[in-house]
Amino acid sequence: MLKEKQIVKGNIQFIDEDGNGVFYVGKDKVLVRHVFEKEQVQARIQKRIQKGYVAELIRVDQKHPGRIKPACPIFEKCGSCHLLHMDAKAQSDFKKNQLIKLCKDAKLPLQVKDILTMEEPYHYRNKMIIGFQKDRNRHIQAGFYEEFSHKIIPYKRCLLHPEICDEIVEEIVSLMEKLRIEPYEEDKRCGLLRHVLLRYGKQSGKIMVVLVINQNVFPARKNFVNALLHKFPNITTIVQNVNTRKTSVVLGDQERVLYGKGYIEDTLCGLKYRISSKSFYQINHEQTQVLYQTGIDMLELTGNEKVLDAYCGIGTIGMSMAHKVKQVIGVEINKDAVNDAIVNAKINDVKNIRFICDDASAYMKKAQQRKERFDVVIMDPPRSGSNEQFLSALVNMKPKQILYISCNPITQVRDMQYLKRFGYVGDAMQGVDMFPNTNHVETICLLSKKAQ
Ligand SMILES: C[S@@+](CC[C@H](N)C(=O)[O-])C[C@H]1O[C@@H](n2cnc3c(N)ncnc32)[C@H](O)[C@@H]1O
Repeated sequence: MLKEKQIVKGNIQFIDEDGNGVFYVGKDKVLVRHVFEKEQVQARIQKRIQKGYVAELIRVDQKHPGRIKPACPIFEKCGSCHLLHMDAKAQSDFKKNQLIKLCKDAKLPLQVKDILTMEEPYHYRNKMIIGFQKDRNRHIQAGFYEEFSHKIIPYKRCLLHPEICDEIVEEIVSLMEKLRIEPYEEDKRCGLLRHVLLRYGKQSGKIMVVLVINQNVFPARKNFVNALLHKFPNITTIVQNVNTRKTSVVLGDQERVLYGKGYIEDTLCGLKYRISSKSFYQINHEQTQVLYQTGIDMLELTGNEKVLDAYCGIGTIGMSMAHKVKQVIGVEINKDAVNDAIVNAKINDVKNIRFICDDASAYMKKAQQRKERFDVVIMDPPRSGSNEQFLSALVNMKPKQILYISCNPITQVRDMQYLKRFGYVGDAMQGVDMFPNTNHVETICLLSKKAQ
């Protein structure tokens, strides 16, 4: 058994699915961040979690050639970036190798292609969630949650955020001090401002600010909103969201628009989109265009296809390919996203697309019962992946092509193993780096039914 603060040494055996380097001290498993496979390291034990001992890296004795000095002062503490210690090549090799291992372990004979990377892999996030706390001197700080804890790590500028968004956060902190707006304290369940969510329209430059508060009434509302708008004319809407629950979920159900339309607009792949606070929108604008184009290029389309866009969000994938097919039906569980999608089709005058608000699995079951057929099914589920109800209806529907897009290759591979049992296989897996400097990667696979 290892003790807190004990210094341990080891050779990193592998990097796990959460980006932790793993080594063993006897039978004890030690997890350490910001390392490469095969590096010789020294680390200080911090705490025990279910998977093993979490340790802080204190020294690397044998460095990997791709190791660089992280360009962020809070990299060691903040949980957002995992790979700032790797140069660009090392990052893309790391992500590709993780995918190769995953496919091999799952016995999926897919050729893993080189990751499609970003030239300028910084300031790409278009959605940010910030928490607040008071420091020892009772000054308010904005920050991110530390990994494996509920502690906030203060920050000033983040390499992944658009600069203007961090300037807005800085101004929010100074307004909180000035107007005596207390940050929410999770353990005591008191204070007013829980989080601020910012959405940034990369192409439009428009910004949405969502103030998540812990009660129905926002006392200094008018002064707060006016001061923020005065300083940042790019803010086109401000929304008050009420979340009084004891939960780590950021947004509550109730919303009130304090300024503007309650949504922002942006342009993606040449089409205009309206995006509400609760709707999903891919966080990396530039790479989303790469992802969608890659998907469209993988499909063999004749113009006569009936396409299902399952887990469609605000309709962006289906809309991007609607002009190449006969008809698209989008299915999405979030009603705000579906409302956005319906408006988005109208704004862009896309007439051959329809959206249905339903659980994708329930929709598939009903579609199967009425013997509805689709030539192409695009599926882009959340990180948890799809489920057996969806997948079994899918194989019974016998689409010619399934385009599976995922932000979590682990669940994607699991689902593709299921589909393989029913003859649906692919040739290649394409990774698109939607999340540079983190250990996440988006993947895309085209599956079709093998003649049996
Ligand atoms: C990864 S996002 C993909 C959205 C969209 N395809 C895009 O590229 O922007 C997954 C979407 O699935 C939706 N979703 C989650 N669970 C669902 C379910 N059971 N049925 C239908 N949609 C679901 C989420 O609300 C979210 O919009």
